[in-house]
Parts: sequence; structure tokens; C-alpha cells
Amino acid sequence: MLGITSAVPDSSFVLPVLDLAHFTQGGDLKNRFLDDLRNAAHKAGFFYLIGHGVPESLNREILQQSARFFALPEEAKNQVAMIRSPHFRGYNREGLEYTRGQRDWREQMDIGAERPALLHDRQGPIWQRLQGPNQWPEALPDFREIVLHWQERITTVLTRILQALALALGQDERVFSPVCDEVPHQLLKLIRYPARHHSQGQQGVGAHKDSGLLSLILQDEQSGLEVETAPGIWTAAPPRKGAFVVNIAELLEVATGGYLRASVHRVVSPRPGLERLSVAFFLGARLDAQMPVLNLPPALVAETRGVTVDPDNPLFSQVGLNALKGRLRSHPDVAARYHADLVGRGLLDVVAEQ
Ligand SMILES: O=C(O)CCC(=O)C(=O)O
Ligand SMILES: [Fe+2]
Repeated sequence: MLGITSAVPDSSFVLPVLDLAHFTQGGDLKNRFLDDLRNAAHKAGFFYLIGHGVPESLNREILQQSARFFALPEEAKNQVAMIRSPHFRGYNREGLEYTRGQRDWREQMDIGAERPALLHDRQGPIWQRLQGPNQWPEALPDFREIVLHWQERITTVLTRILQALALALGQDERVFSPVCDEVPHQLLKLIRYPARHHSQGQQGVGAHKDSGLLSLILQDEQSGLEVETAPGIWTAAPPRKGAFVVNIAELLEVATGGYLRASVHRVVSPRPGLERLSVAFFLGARLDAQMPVLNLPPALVAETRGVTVDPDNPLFSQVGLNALKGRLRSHPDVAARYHADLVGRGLLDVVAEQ
């Protein structure tokens, strides 16, 4: 059997639920929200978010667009295939993406910030290759507007959480502004996990950490997302009506010397006869930024674990390099076609030679 073999979820641990409206209301509610946020982000690194202000109707619309997109004929989806985009945008059918060397079993459409390509500037920083236009399915006239609108709303929500996290960590509310104002790195994935026969393994997406600042997941009614809350212990994060799942990603672990936890998570494939749709949004820092290391209050420093060192996944504090590393590894076909000069080389070596 491949990939995930023993998913014994730990039902004794329940992910916390945070209400963002409490942060806005101020006073005691705000202080309690900040305490709960600090705890959630330190311990599990995952929580449910309610009171976020994103209308249910908009969440339904994006899931509907997603369902319509995945229902298109293979040929229509392939017209926007990622292999046509040097900027890693577009559609991938099942089995094209890898996590820790194992094939994931999900189809997905990747959409980023809609910005002009900088590809021809080969003298520039190598991460500039990530910037460029998206690909849009011709058959779905409302797709582009709904997806970009949802992306903007979610960016606002996560920027707010970043401000709250800054306060919760004893920092100025705007401490992350220099690394995420104006042109944060945005990536939105529409994802469909088809059922899989157990003999094929159950890896919807394999165990991983997200590489940006904060991630947010909108789920349909199907479970499958699991969080490693202690070594080898997987806590289920099933869908909750009206709530998003939010999680800490690697750049915040780096910025806090490991006080904030970028938890490992995975998705187990649905049982035969079922499928699961999710929309995942990844807020990264500006690609031209260097991630700062924060000066935490002594009480928090005492509980700092240090950044997890994973030889398979070196962390770069240069944001653009970290993002490019992730994309090259997840999409070897796109890397081979457009970025062969970077494949199989340490990115830091490439930068040093430029
Ligand atoms: O589909 C999900 O629920 C989570 C997806 C995920 O973790 C990812 O794409 O990084
Ligand atoms: Fe993830």
C-alpha cells in the first residue's frame, strides 16, 4: 500500500473555534480573542474561524464554480493545464503533484495574483518567474470574477489575522506590514479529491507544512483533512458550517523562532462513491521580502521550540526563494519544461552565481 496507511484520528482533541468579530468588537472580547489565538497558533497551529464576514453565498458560489470546472470535459480542462504556464498556474489532473516523493490523488486548479509576467528578465531574482497571469476557463464566464473576488476577501481576512497575531505576540499591530503590504504572494487552489480504492493508497495530499504565512481552507461537506497535533497523532478537521479552517505556515514559524507552529497536515482520500471539494488559499509574504525574526517577550521566548529542521525541506528566510523551492518540487513537469536551469541544483547556489 502506498502513502497513508493507518489513519487513526484522535477524537479526544478538538481544534479551537475563534470568532474574528470579537477582535473587532474590542475590550475584553478582543483580549480573550488574542489569548485564544496565541494559544491556538502555538499549540495546534490550526483553528476554525467564524465571524469572518465572508458571506455564505460567496463561499457557495466559489464551490459551485469549482464543481462546474471539474465537471468540464478533460479537453476543456487541459486548455488551461499548468504545463502551459511557466508561472505554475492552471489545471493539474490527478497524480501530477507530489508530496514527499509520493503521488497525491487530487485534481486542482491553481490561481495566483493576476500580475504581468517578469519572465524575460533573466538577470533579475529567480523568484520573479513565479509572477505572471493566470489561465481562465473559457467555458465558465463568471469563474474569473468570482474567484478573484473570493481571493481578495480572503486576503483581507488573513491580513486581519496577521495583525491580531502581531498583537498577540506583543508586537506592533503592523509588524508584518513591510512583508505583506501591497503585493503579498497569493495562491488559491480549487481542489477535487476523487474516491480511491484502498488498494491504491489513500493519499489525497501527503503530510506537509504550508510554506507561506497563513493558509485558509473552505471545505464542502466531506471530511478528510487531518492535522498532526502530536507526533503520530492525527486530529480530524471536519467541515463546520460557516467556518473556515486557518493554519500557520512556515514563514511564521521562522519569524517566531518556532513559537508559532506550522503543523503538518494531510488529506485522506474519500471512501469509494464519494468525492471532496475544497478551496485552499495561501497568503505568502511579498516575494522580494526577507522574513524578519521577531523580538518576542521573555514569557513567550521561554516556550519557543526552535524552528523544525527538516533536511528534506530546507527553509529559506528569503521569501521568494522559499516559494519557488516549493513550486519546483511540487510540479516537476513544469520545472523541467520551463526551469530546467534550476532543476537539481541548490537554489542558494544559483543565487550566489548570479
Ligand atoms: O484540501 C484541503 O483540505 C487541504 C489542502 C492542503 O493542505 C494544501 O493544499 O496545502
Ligand atoms: Fe496544506
